[in-house]
Amino acid sequence: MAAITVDFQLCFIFILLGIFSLFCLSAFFFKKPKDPQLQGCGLPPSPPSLPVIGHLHLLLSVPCLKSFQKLSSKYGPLLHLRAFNIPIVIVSSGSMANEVLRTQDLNFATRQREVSIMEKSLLFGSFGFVSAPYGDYWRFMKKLLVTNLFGSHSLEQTRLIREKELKTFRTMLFDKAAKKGTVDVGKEMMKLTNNSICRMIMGRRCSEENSEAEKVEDLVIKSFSLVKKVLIANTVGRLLKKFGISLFEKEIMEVSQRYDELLEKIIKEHEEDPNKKEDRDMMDVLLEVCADDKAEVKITRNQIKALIVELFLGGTDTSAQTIQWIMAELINHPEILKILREEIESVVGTTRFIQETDLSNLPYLQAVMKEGQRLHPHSPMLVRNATKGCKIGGYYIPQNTTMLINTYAMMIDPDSWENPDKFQPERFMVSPSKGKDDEREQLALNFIPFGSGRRACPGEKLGYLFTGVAIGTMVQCFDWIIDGDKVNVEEAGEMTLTMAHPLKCTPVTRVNPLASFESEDPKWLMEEFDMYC
Ligand code: HEM
Repeated sequence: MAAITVDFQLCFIFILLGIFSLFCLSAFFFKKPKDPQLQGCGLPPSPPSLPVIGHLHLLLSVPCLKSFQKLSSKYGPLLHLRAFNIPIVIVSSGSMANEVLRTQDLNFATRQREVSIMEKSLLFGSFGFVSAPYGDYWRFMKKLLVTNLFGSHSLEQTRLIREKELKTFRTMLFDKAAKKGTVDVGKEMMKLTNNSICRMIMGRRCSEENSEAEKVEDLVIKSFSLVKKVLIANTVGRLLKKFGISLFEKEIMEVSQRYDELLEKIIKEHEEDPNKKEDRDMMDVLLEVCADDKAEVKITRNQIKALIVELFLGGTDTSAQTIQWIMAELINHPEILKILREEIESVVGTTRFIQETDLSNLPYLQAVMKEGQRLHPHSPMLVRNATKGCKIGGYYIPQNTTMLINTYAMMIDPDSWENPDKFQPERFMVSPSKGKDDEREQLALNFIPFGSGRRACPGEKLGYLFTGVAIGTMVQCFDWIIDGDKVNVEEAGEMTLTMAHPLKCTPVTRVNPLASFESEDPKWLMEEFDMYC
């Protein structure tokens, strides 16, 4: 009986392979470009492929970043792969990425080749802003986001929210230090960024009683673990669906459902008790547009929910992981930690805590943040789609090619960076006005941890604020003790780069600007200070 089952399975697989072969035959003869300027250009170099599946095995390989980097060093900065009959190009040099993201930005301003396969999902589905094609909806939402959340004016208006959350974080660290407790840096950073973003966009913290913070954190982590699966599902899923195979749909819809329940509750609370005009938050603005029949672009409740999910994803794990990597490097490089601490002490002193407004006066801290992101970019692979067939680096890129821009490879490319594997913040101490032209150009070309072009990260400034004050606080106020001599900086993850061994360390208080006031303990002074901190 068992043997018969196996035979049926084999038959089924052979039939499937046969049908796929037909697709692949057509793939062999890619449609020739009609544009005379593109005729005569060949496709970028390609490694040997397997029958039927093409290079799918390479795309599924773990860790794919390293294997792409190896292939690119052999075949060049543009690498042509195919998954069944779907063309994919891996870009791994600054100059090629510049052509895609800047020179031909408009042609590559959409991420997905077609509407997401998980149409109804709030996560990576068709309601999203991140997955939206470049067009009226995306432009309208981007304007809304810049005006109400990411612009300098909005960031100034929400500064107190972030300062309060930073204070909670600092208090937790002093408390841990007093009790000689260990801090799970990534986890605490998720709490800090999560609560700050929740309050910035919805005017509320994630409540601790209902363990909402944990729910959101858990969802964010689960969502990032699905990124590669979604990319594969969106690239080849439609083809497989024709044969009744749905890739990862159940997993993704389950997470979407959990987000939906959480957000529906929050939206209802906003609808029942909207904020006054002067206290409006991002959620109030979105609900107002949703209810406005005359709005320039009509947005739906699901689009609001999907955007909030994307802001949780875009803003929490990105900053939390970045901070964790930078702290790990600083602990492993005490000489750099010392220089940074001296800079903070000379600018901020020891009688007050570092705050956001100090960051522009701390060039070495900025260089440390950049160097951390160069070595450990949170999103090492940017995704774009060729809306039209075009020419890049002298090669033909067919319409609807999925472009994967390997920023990880670019930012450790030995042709562009001296000692690329070393943590050396000094390389970023080139003043934009004084540095040599070619040095500045090289940095701009090869350093893109926030992406580039129209679809670059709109939260870059906010990300720098989160990262800067968190690192600044940990360096200004504490020494850090780890188990062993060095932090293990082994990498894990693929579409997002995480620490294989999350950073756990024990703070030892070295400076507490509040301590001198606390010893005098005049109540009025403490209240004053509390307001200020
Ligand atoms: C250190 C922190 C951060 C890093 C490293 C980071 C990185 C990135 C990267 C690499 C992209 C893709 C860009 C591209 O395709 O060219 C991106 C897009 C995006 N990020 Fe960030 N980000 C950070 C912080 C934030 C924050 C704080 C938010 C919001 C709360 C945010 C929201 C977004 C959104 C909405 C997009 C999609 C933009 C679009 O499709 O037009 N990010 N981010």
